[in-house]
Amino acid sequence: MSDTRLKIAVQKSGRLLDGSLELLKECGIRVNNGKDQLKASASNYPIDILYLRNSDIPQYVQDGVADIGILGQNTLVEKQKQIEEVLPLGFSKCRLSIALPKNTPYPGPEWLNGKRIATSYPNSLRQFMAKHQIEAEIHEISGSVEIAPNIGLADAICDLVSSGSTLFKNGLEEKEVILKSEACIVRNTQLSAGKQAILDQIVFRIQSVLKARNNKYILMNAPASQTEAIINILPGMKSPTVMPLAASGWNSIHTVIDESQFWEIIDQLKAAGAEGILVIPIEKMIL
Ligand SMILES: Nc1ncnc2c1ncn2[C@@H]1O[C@H](COP(=O)(O)OP(=O)(O)OP(=O)(O)O)[C@@H](O)[C@H]1O
Ligand SMILES: O=P(O)(O)OC[C@H]1O[C@H](OP(=O)(O)OP(=O)(O)O)[C@H](O)[C@@H]1O
Ligand SMILES: [Mg+2]
Repeated sequence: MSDTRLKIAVQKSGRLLDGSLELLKECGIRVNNGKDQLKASASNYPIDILYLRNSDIPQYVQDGVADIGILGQNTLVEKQKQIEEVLPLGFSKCRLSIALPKNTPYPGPEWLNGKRIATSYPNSLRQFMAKHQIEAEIHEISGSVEIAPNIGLADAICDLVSSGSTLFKNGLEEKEVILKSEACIVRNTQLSAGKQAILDQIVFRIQSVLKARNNKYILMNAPASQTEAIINILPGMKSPTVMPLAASGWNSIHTVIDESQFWEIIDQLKAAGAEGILVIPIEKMIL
């Protein structure tokens, strides 16, 4: 058996760590995680985990120190390294936006001409400015960007926004979304065939986990006379399963649907006579 191991870079601490470890766990990858250990090995899978600063991951993956990494798409855009996105992961969703002090009249991006903009994302901001032919002064700071306008350091900011509460607390309003981001897997562009094969297996597992997260197994009881009407309401994967109950004239109907669809059809199901509706999480989904 080959002794090839895939090195995966994960954020050491911060916004991406929990989601990254949770995903590996749900993929059945057991990590022996000594606290403060910067490298760990999976006990049941040929991968090693390197715990790094998020902002360093693109460089390490480009250089092959790590083979793949989990980082925000915003960091991928900002760092401009020769690495490839393999798969979006659906967590740590946020956007990179321009915000100004509340109630500032804002006709459009041209307002930014000649202004000072504070940001930790100078390259992404420069791309936006070039696209809109804006000349502005960029003040690069590494954190607490939202405070810059209040202390007279800048007229506007360009920073990550999720709930918007940091902007709100600092009296700022979002005006332009430069890019949308979520966590993703990136890879070195020259993986060996052995490492690529391990990555392909991981990607397959992750896709099964992500698909399962968005879907629910639902089951309900209904009078036999209503079964067809209920089947017509259900969007389901394929044809639902229908089983007779011990009580005559009743069926149990089972199917898998997208969670968001469930809320859209629940009233129709009840109106059509469905009772005892159960919604059950799915752990893995292989299609
Ligand atoms: N408020 C937020 N909501 C959702 N995702 C976010 C939020 N802030 C940041 N992120 C995402 O998480 C990533 C890591 O952010 P975090 O603040 O933990 O680390 P960092 O300060 O960028 O990096 P480092 O690990 O180098 O210190 C960001 O690049 C972004 O993709
Ligand atoms: O819209 P919100 O939900 O309020 O999130 C946005 C804030 O989250 C991030 O900072 P973080 O908390 O990661 O702090 P940091 O500056 O130390 O990275 C980002 O830089 C914003 O400040
Ligand atoms: Mg942050």
